[in-house]
This record gives sequence, structure tokens and C-alpha cells, in this order.
Amino acid sequence: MAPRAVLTDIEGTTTAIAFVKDRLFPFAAGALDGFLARHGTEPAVAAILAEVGAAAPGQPPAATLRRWMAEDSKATPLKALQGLIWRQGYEDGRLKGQLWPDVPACLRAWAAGGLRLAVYSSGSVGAQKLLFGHSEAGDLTPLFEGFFDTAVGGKREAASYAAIAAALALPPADILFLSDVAEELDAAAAAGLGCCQLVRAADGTLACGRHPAEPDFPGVARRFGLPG
Ligand SMILES: CSCCC(=O)C(=O)COP(=O)(O)O
Ligand SMILES: [Mg+2]
Repeated sequence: MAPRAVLTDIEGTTTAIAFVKDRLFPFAAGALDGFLARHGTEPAVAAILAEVGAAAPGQPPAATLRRWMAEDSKATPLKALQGLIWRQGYEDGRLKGQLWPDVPACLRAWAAGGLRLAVYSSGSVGAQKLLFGHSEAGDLTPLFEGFFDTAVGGKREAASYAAIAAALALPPADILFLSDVAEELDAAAAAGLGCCQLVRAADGTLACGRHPAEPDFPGVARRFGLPG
């Protein structure tokens, strides 16, 4: 039976890995010190810095944030702070959310055909909304009914996908999860979701062999009988 909802990853799935690693991450790293100097005492930022401090006691938060950035850590406070830093860039036009050319048309067709759409990324919910809201294809946020980040749990944990299915009030088997990362697909499959790996040649992704694999969203649509 065709899925009733699609849950999609961002980096490596809707969006080039290079955009995240070569544009978004350096933007946040370059703006970090100035952002903390200007906004570090604001309640939202101070709360993030307190979380960073609690995760690495005795270390200056800025140093911990820089170490996490260098490690491509998915630590929730880092992701929250990156989202706050990117906001300025999206709002003044220095950043535009990049999507693979096949993605916007499929998302629109899927939503128009009655599929429910949601995002699950390590990037914060705020960062997800910025990327889709300021995308090169316009504001795509109205297409999505849900945005999930690591507040729901890690992407390699089956419980996270069970929690998302519960939040969407759908049986897990009615949800198709799209990701480039095999371990995320393994976790989603363990929770009972349908899965498809995005194997985008430009990203250098290799098919893991454990899940259906497609090179792009039209391939996903054909394989799973999605509208459009
Ligand atoms: C919301 S765009 C930034 C993505 C990001 O920060 C990241 O770590 C990528 O994670 P994903 O789960 O989308 O692969
Ligand atoms: Mg990914």
C-alpha cells in the first residue's frame, strides 16, 4: 500500500551535502564570535550557552562549540545556535536554502495529492524552517505539517521514529522515511517505517544494500506509487 506520509531528512536527501558543509557550517563558524558578543546575554542564547557549559564543564562555551563544529557533532545546543546564527543570513539574503532541482516539484505534487509531509533533521526546527522558508524555490514551509529535530531523539534511534509516528498520529508503516544515511534508515525500519535511501551521485552516497535506493525524488515517487 502507498504511504500516507513522507518524512524526509535534509542533508544528503533534499539538499546537497556540500551546501551544508561548505556554505552553512562555515557561515555559522565565521559568525560565531560576533554573534555571541552581540547576543550572548539574550535569554534564548544564554540558555543554549548554559547547556553547552553543562555538557563540557570547565571549558569556555565558545571553545566547546568550535570543537563540536570541527567534529560535525549533532549536539542539540550547537544545532540550536547554528539555527539562530543562520537566521540573520537568510533574512538579509546572504543565504538561500538549496534544494536539489527535483525536490520542490515532487514535494508540491505529493502535498497536492494528499500526502502528509514532515521533516526530520539534526538541524534545529528553526533551521529547517529557514532553509525551506527561504529556499531557491520559494517558501515551501506550508507544504509540511511537521518539523522534527533531535529534541525528539537521535536519528539513529528507533524510538525517535516511533515518537514521530505518534506525533503524526499514524501507524509507522504508513510513513515513508527518506534519508541518505544507512544507520538512520535502519533505525526507522526497526520502528516499522517504510524506508528509501537517497543515493545522490553528486553527494558521493553509496547504496547500503539494506533498503530500497533511488537517485532522486521522482525515483522515490515511481517506486512507492506517490502522486505527481
Ligand atoms: C536544517 S539545515 C542544517 C542541517 C544540519 O545542521 C545538519 O547537521 C544536517 O543534518 P541532517 O540530519 O539533515 O543530515
Ligand atoms: Mg542526511
